[in-house]
Amino acid sequence: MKLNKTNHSNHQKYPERILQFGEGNFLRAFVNWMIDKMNKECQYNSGVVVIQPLDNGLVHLLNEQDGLYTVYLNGIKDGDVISEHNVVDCVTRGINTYTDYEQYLEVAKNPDLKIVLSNTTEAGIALNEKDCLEDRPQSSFPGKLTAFLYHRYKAFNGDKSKGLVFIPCELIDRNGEKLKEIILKLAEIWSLEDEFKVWLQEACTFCNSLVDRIVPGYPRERIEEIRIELGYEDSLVVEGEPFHLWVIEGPAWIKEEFPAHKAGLNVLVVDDMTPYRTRKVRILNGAHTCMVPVAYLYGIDTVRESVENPILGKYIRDTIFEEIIPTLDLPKDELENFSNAVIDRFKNPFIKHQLMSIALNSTSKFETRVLPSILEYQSRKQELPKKLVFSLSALIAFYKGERNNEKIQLADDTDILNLFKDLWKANDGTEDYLKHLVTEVLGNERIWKTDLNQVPNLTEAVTDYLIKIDELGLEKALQEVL
Ligand SMILES: NC(=O)c1ccc[n+]([C@@H]2O[C@H](COP(=O)([O-])OP(=O)(O)OC[C@H]3O[C@@H](n4cnc5c(N)ncnc54)[C@H](O)[C@@H]3O)[C@@H](O)[C@H]2O)c1
Ligand SMILES: O=P(O)(O)OC[C@@H](O)[C@@H](O)[C@H](O)[C@H](O)CO
Repeated sequence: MKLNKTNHSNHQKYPERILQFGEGNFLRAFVNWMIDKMNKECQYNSGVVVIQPLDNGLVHLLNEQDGLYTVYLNGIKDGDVISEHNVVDCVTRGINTYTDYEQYLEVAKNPDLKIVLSNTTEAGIALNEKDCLEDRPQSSFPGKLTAFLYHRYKAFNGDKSKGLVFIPCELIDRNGEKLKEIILKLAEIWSLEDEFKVWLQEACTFCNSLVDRIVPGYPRERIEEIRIELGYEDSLVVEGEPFHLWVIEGPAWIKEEFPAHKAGLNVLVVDDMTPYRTRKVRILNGAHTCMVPVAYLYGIDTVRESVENPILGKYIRDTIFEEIIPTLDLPKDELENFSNAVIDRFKNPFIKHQLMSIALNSTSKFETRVLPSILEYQSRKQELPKKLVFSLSALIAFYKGERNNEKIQLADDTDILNLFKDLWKANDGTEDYLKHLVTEVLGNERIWKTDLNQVPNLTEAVTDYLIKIDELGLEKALQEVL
């Protein structure tokens, strides 16, 4: 039996008040899970129209299931083991703009619409100057959204009460401001009237936001067991941890528009989200990103096995406590509490978080999530943080693309993959060559936005560790750092 509204008895129909770009695992297990809870526990009474931002996607599966799907939350909460699941029913329908563009524009005329959510990965909030108003659809997410907003503006003759609130979830800094900037830029490129720009500025509210929940996604390995437990088939089951935090930087009235606190959700509306973002990106995402090459080359595949391994666990813990925390400005006990909680979350016995899924685009993640800690540590202490530097050497070794004579499925920008491929291909096994390789990588300003060879002693330190990793293997090389 397939999950759909015919066989799901409690299915509700909510008015469409929310437009959502993205149908991915994260949004389904985080924001849609929250809206579902708000509908059921505090009469939020809001449905979500999901827009598929890319040509390929999952909205056909969402529609086949009448927008229904199951969220599993597995982990430890306040010391107790929890494993709960529920059917989320806030999604009213999914629209593929590549096949149903007119239907998409029709949504713009809905007077009830109030909030726009998105998660289109770090790649999604980007300007594509080739997008045009007449395209069906525009290729970029901001392009599609600008066309939508212009139709709304026109449909309501510039009525300011029909403005929208934007809360993007993409993990880029100041996501709402970036989105607004691109929309305004497109309005200019498309020569749209000044009154529309005024409407965007005055009737619409763009919030920045920071999301936090580990969502490994579809539980491929357990799906048969889950199907039997549920008694129905669901192609969109999504698994996440119980922990959730959403920090929204915006005016206090957002709490009335999106009253998540009434459902007991951990959603904070704040004036400045910077400290939360820095803490999360540097500690949680930073630890993920720097553990990937080290633990994977060590021979381990998942986050939990990495933190529970005595050597790697110590490496990860020491990296966070000795090298990341000292670069942050929040009170030490707050940072330590957060870090301990993160380590517990990494140990979640129910979640198999593959290192290789985190490894996607590791170079750009290293630049945004780990490099700032290295540079800040160097600037504060006039010495290099050894374990973070070791991770950089391991990253370079990881991009050789081999583990125990097996190919690593690297996933990154093609230019970056080619850079490493060419550099490793020319390796003649000498220490001089490895120094040259490191110098080339650290000097690549496309990756690092700066020449890292200028950081005192960094080239030498990265080379020394890389030579050790190359000669002794990662396991032995790591023991030397510890
Ligand atoms: N999975 C997690 O634990 C987690 C936690 C917090 C934040 N995130 C963030 O969420 C993002 C998505 O994660 P997910 O697990 O939902 O992935 P997913 O692959 O399930 O979904 C990705 C979504 O992004 C869209 N997308 C991808 N590239 C795009 C582009 N260039 N333009 C427009 N849309 C694009 C896809 O259409 C899809 O809707 C990640 O990049 C990450 O930054 C993930
Ligand atoms: O989702 P990514 O690929 O940008 O990063 C991988 C993980 O670090 C990330 O998904 C975390 O699990 C998440 O940010 C926790 O909130």
